[in-house]
Amino acid sequence: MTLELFSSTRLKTYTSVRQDEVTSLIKQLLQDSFQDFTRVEMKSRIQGLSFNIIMKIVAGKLFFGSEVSEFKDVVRDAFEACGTSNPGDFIQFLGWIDFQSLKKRLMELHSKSDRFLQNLIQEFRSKRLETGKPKTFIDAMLSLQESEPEYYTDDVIKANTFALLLAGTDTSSVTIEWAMSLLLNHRNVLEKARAEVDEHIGQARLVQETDLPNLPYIQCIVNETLRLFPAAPLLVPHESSEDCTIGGFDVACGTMVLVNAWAIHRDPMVWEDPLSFKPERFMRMGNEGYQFILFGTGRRQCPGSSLVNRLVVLALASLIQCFEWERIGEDLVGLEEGEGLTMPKDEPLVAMCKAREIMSPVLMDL
Ligand code: HEM
Repeated sequence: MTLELFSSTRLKTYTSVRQDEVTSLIKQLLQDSFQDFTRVEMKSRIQGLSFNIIMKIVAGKLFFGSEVSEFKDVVRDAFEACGTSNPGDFIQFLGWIDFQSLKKRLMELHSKSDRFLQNLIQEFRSKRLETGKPKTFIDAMLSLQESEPEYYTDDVIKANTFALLLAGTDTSSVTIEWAMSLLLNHRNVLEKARAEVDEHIGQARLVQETDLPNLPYIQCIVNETLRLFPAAPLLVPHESSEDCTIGGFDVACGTMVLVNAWAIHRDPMVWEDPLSFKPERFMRMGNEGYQFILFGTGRRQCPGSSLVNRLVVLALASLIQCFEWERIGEDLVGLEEGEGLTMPKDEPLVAMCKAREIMSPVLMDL
C-alpha cells in the first residue's frame, strides 16, 4: 500500500495541490507587505500550509468551521497522548494503574477519531460511486478494498488515514519554521539560496516543483535543518521481535527500543562541528548510512520522505524568491526547543517580511 500511495507517479498527481497552497500562502503574505516591511506571525501560516496540503492529498478537501476544530482537537489530543510517558510501559507491575488517566483518554480519543474517520470514509464511498475516479489517498485505499476486502477493512483504512494525517501535518510545518528561523540567523546562507533561485528560475515566474532538481543548495538547507532539528527526534518506538544485541547491549525480545536521532545528528564523533548550521556539508555528502537517520530506516521507515522534500523545498524556495526577510529586532531568533513529539520551536516564529520589488510584475498578477 505504501508503494501505491507514495509512488512518484501518485505524488506527481498532487503537484498542483502543493503549488496552489504555496501560492495561496504567498498571496496572504503579500496583503500587507507589498509596500514595506511588515511583521508577520509565521507559525500559524506555515501550519495552515502543510495542514491544507496533507488534508487535500489524503482526503481531497479542506475542512471548514466545526469540522476543522473537531479534527484539530483530535490531532492535538493524539500528539499529547503519544508524548505522555506511561510508567506501566517501563515497569510491568505498574501497568494496572491508569496514571494520568492515559487509558481513559486514549479510549475517548479513539471513539472521537473513529467517528470522524468513519464519516469521512462514508462520504468518499458515496462520492466514488458518483464519479468512479480514484483521486485521493482515501480513494486509493477504497480501491484496494474492492480487490482485497478481507485485508483492507474499514478499520485498516481508518488507521492508515489517521496515521497519514497525524504523521504528515506537524512534521512538515515545524521543519519549514525551523528552516526560516535558521535562515534569519544566517544571512549569508539566505543570500546564497536567493542567488541560486535567481540564477535558475529568474524573476519572470514563480518557482515550480519541476525546478527543484536545480536547487541543490536549498535541498542542503532543508537537510541541515532536519539534522539539527529532526521532526521526529526519537523516531517512533520500536519493539525487538527477538533477543538481540545493539551497540554491545543485550536487548531482550519485547523490549521497547527508542532511537535518539537528535543525539546522533549532533554527535561530534560523527559530524564535524556538529552544532553549527552549515548546509554546505551536505553538498559533499553521499550515502551516509545511519548517521543521518531522520526518517528511520528499514521496512518501517517514513514513506512520506519524498513528499516532505518536495513540499518543504518548494515552500522555502518560494518564500525566498518572493520576499525580503528580516528579524524583528537586533537579537537572533531564539532556537530553543519546545515540548512536543515533533520538537516544535519554543517561541513561534515572528519575522519582518517585504515583497521583493524585482518580483513585482509576477506578484501583481497573483
Ligand atoms: C519532516 C517530516 C517527517 C519526518 C522527520 C518523518 C519521520 C518519520 C519517522 C522517523 C517515522 C518512523 C520510522 C521508524 O519506524 O523508524 C515515520 C513514519 C511514518 N511517516 Fe513520517 N516523517 C515526516 C513526514 C511525513 C509525511 C509528510 C507523511 C505523509 C503524509 C509521513 C507519513 C508517515 C507514515 C505513514 C509513517 C508510518 C510508517 C510505518 O509505520 O510503516 N511522514 N516518519
